[in-house]
Amino acid sequence: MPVQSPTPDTPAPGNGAPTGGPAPYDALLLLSFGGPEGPDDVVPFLENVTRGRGIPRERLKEVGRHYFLFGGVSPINAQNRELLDVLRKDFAEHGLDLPVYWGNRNWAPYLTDTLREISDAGHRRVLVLATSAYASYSGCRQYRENLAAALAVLGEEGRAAPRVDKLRHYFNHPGFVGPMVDSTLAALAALPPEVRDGARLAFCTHSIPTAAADTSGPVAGHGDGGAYVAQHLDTARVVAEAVRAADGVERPWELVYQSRSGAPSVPWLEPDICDHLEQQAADGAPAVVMVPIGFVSDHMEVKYDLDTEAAAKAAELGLPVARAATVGADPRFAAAVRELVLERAATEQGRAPERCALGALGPSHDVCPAGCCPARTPLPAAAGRD
Ligand SMILES: CC1=C(CCC(=O)O)c2cc3nc(cc4[nH]c(cc5[nH]c(cc1n2)c(C)c5CCC(=O)O)c(CCC(=O)O)c4C)C(CCC(=O)O)=C3C
Ligand SMILES: [Fe+2]
Repeated sequence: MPVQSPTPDTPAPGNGAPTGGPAPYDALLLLSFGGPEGPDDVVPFLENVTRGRGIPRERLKEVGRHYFLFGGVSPINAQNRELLDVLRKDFAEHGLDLPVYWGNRNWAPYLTDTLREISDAGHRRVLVLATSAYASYSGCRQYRENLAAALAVLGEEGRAAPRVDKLRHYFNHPGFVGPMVDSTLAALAALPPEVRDGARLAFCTHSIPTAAADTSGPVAGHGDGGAYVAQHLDTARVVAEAVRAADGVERPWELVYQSRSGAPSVPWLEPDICDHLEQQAADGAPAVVMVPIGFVSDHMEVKYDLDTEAAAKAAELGLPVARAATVGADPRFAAAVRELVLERAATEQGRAPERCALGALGPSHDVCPAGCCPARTPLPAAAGRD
């Protein structure tokens, strides 16, 4: 059943959007994780990702195996190319004159190369869309650190380094939540009819060290798990309520984690999805729908950790499962990005645009405050107060 808007009193993307041009911005940069495009890329990619991060050798071998199972190709690059296409199409259809570039943190096209291109094209104010919707060191500050490092390289080369700003976190934007509601309903519809109403919802996201979660975002008022957990719980609640409103069935739901790495002695967010599935089977749950709200596209963490590993666990348990699609290149997400661009441009112009958000937390900050999502070892970061 299609859902136009997750809650009836909230305008769908497209209504009430700020109008006007994108000034002062002259380019949008899609900034993503990057992934290998063939078997020879896998090891150098993993070296890029894990440089200085203390990930055990065994874990790296294991993750390399995940990529090799898929021919050494991560799905993430094709998904970003699709997103670029829908963004450019949406902007063109709505008369938004803003070139869209793409750069990655860990694989080609590399962020530094893209920023060179942006600089050489004469662009001086760039807005950044990261393919990560929530606050955390890994999902926000690390992107900002990589931006600062790339801009520093441009400076050393004598190029003009553009000023970069980052779009606010969009985890609670209707254009992010709406597609997840529809995909959850589609996943429910894919379950055998006799277990559909009894199915439980497992909202999945990347586990991170509890110490990183506790200090994520502007910490004030969030308690254990910081902004990272609070934001995910907010999105999960909105999706669960919209699904109930759409099909009239109240289903138990929980926020669970996946893709843990790092040393076993370091506490990370739990429960893990596989342990959760075991628990659900033991509780007599008739079925589980996995809803990966933590991710923007069906990349490797979704294709391997959920569709391969967690699905195998469920099969072993005899527990029917289905997995909801991520937003990917949904046109509603592209429209949301356009709205966020115009909203931020309006703010920079000194106006006070409407700032669309669902849930209880309200729209996120535009500029990360000092100390937001601190690193273990402080490094320069762009697009924030520090
Ligand atoms: C919060 C978060 C997101 C979501 C936000 C966002 O999207 O940014 C995310 C996304 C992703 N993570 C990805 C891949 C990897 N992440 C790793 C390692 C780590 N991730 C972490 C966190 C996150 N990761 C953390 C705390 C580590 C430990 C090391 C460290 O402290 O830095 C490793 C090393 C091996 C391992 O340990 O698993 C790999 C290969 C890919 C690409 C998938 C593809 O190829 O399709 C994507 C989208
Ligand atoms: Fe990761």
